[in-house]
Amino acid sequence: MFTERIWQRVEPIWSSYLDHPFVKGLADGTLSKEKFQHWLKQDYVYLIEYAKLMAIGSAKSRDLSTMSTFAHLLHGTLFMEMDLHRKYAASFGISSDELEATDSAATNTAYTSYMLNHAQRGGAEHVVACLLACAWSYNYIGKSLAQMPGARDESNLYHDWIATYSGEEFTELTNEAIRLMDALTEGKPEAELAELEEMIVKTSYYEYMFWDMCENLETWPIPQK
Ligand SMILES: Cc1ncc(CN)c(N)n1
Repeated sequence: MFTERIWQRVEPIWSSYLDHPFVKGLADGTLSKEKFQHWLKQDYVYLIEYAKLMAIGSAKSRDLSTMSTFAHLLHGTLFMEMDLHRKYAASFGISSDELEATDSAATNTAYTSYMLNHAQRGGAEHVVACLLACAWSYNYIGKSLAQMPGARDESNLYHDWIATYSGEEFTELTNEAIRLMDALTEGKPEAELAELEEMIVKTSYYEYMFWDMCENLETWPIPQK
């Protein structure tokens, strides 16, 4: 299975996320609200671009079952995952209009542009390769954090974040993406598999950069007046 090979390749990268100060701060609840709000706003506009991948995937699908999987993933992003963001934002007094109006930071823009570019260059398997690290690595982080003492504690402000990304609904969406990746790569020649693997590795590096961007409150290098 292609995703078994991918797991061997990305696990060392994804396990480094667990040592990242931002992720550690989510786990024990010590992450500052300012940093979390930066993630919340940047991630909201990230997810709007990410959701477009699934619309592209639907259009590139060769059968109704594949099309339906992309549509289900799209629905899950817009109405389940982004609801988490809207709820946290409301608790901080931030409206969904304000979230949507966020100016995408440099790393965020580079990451979503990379995904949208590569997704449009190939077939539906390119689209899944671009979105796989996003879904799967968050599920991996959520499940890893959920096992840590204090992470599931109601007093941890980030309890709902951990519960969402480790939860059944998000796990099922992730598994759908994994199954789709395996189905679409069955029988593909090595050269094509290597190209897809490269996209999954690059998006995994972008994931690390996204955590860094939030930890360092980065936007663009020249401060705006
Ligand atoms: C940057 C990023 N990567 C992944 C996910 C999980 N869909 C997310 N919300 N944001």
